[in-house]
Amino acid sequence: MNDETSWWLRECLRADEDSAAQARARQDQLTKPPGSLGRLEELAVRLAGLQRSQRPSLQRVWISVFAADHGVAAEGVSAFPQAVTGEMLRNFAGGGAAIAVLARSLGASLDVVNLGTVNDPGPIKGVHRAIVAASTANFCEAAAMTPAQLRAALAAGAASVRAARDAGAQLFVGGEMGIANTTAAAALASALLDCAPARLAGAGTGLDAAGIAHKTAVIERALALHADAGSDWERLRRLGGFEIAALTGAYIACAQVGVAVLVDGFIATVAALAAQRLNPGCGPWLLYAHRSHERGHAALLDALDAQPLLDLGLRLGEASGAAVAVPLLRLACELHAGMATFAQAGVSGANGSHSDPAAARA
Ligand SMILES: O=C(O)c1ccc[n+]([C@@H]2O[C@H](COP(=O)([O-])O)[C@@H](O)[C@H]2O)c1
Ligand SMILES: Cc1cc2nc[nH]c2cc1C
Repeated sequence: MNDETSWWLRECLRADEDSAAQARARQDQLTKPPGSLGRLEELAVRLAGLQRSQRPSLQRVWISVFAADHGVAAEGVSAFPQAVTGEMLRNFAGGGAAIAVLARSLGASLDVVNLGTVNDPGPIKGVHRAIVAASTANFCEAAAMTPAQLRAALAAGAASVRAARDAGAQLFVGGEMGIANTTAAAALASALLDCAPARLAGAGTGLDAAGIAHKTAVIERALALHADAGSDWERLRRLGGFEIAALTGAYIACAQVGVAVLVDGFIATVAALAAQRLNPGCGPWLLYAHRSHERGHAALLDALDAQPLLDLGLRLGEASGAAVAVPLLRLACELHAGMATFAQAGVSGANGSHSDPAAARA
């Protein structure tokens, strides 16, 4: 691999410590007992550092949903047929999918990317085609992706981030759609964390206990086949999927160009883990939106030392959990920017000190 093809190894930007320190100081001057807005304060301070601004803002939110099919679907690991991945593309573009409703409500840009679906709907207005192949290979029999396919999928994620940045996005939200991708995500996370698949394999779209046991056995077979994978890049190539790799590439690219990220559910979090393994500098750019109902997500978040914002029992994917958390982040920014300081409002501080509002305005 030369420098051009391994762009994902390039250095990530760092949060701006001055902006974060100034935001912290401002929080402590706002008319509330210091710390009383809890994690909303921390979020505003963190976003200040990431946006290099004392007054972070989330008016311009960009959502990319990456869709792709998985060869391992042939093992009967999902409650739904593979055709749904392609069918949902039309629903994303047509405005009827959950993420389409949420994006409209948030006033967010929605970028839908078809990376390869067996039931390919062809060109659809509002769906960007970045076809890698109709599907990954069944990783119980072979590597899911060729090296060129993995590079193409990573690059597709980075291309969405370039479009987001060019549109002035202040937050990147990544989502995925792919029947059987909880099997790929659980297999990849098991390999990356050296963790038993039984801890990470869950119901996905709705398997029963017998279905989950079968899915676990399928992952165990795949892990045995790919036990000789010698690097995390190789684990991603052999066990991942096009949409998982696109999210991985997108998260790294966000950290390289300086756009904060809100990570969605189980599959997106596995992509975030892969991104940090490929380029550890991207970690500080990733905020975690919610704890999915999918078994294994809690363990994964613990392994990443991530504290998600919400726990609503969601397990849809599509970036829906992250979209639901955006208003919370917006409120954190609005409180930070809009509240009066003790001096401005003439309210006494903690030690009884009283400020003159006229002097504060001067
Ligand atoms: O985001 C999550 O936590 C999540 C948990 C369970 C299922 N999903 C979605 O369901 C699909 C994968 O489920 P499955 O059962 O086909 O592996 C895929 O399109 C995901 O977006 C998503
Ligand atoms: C209908 C449907 C919608 C989805 N959105 C994300 N994953 C999904 C899986 C199914 C089955």
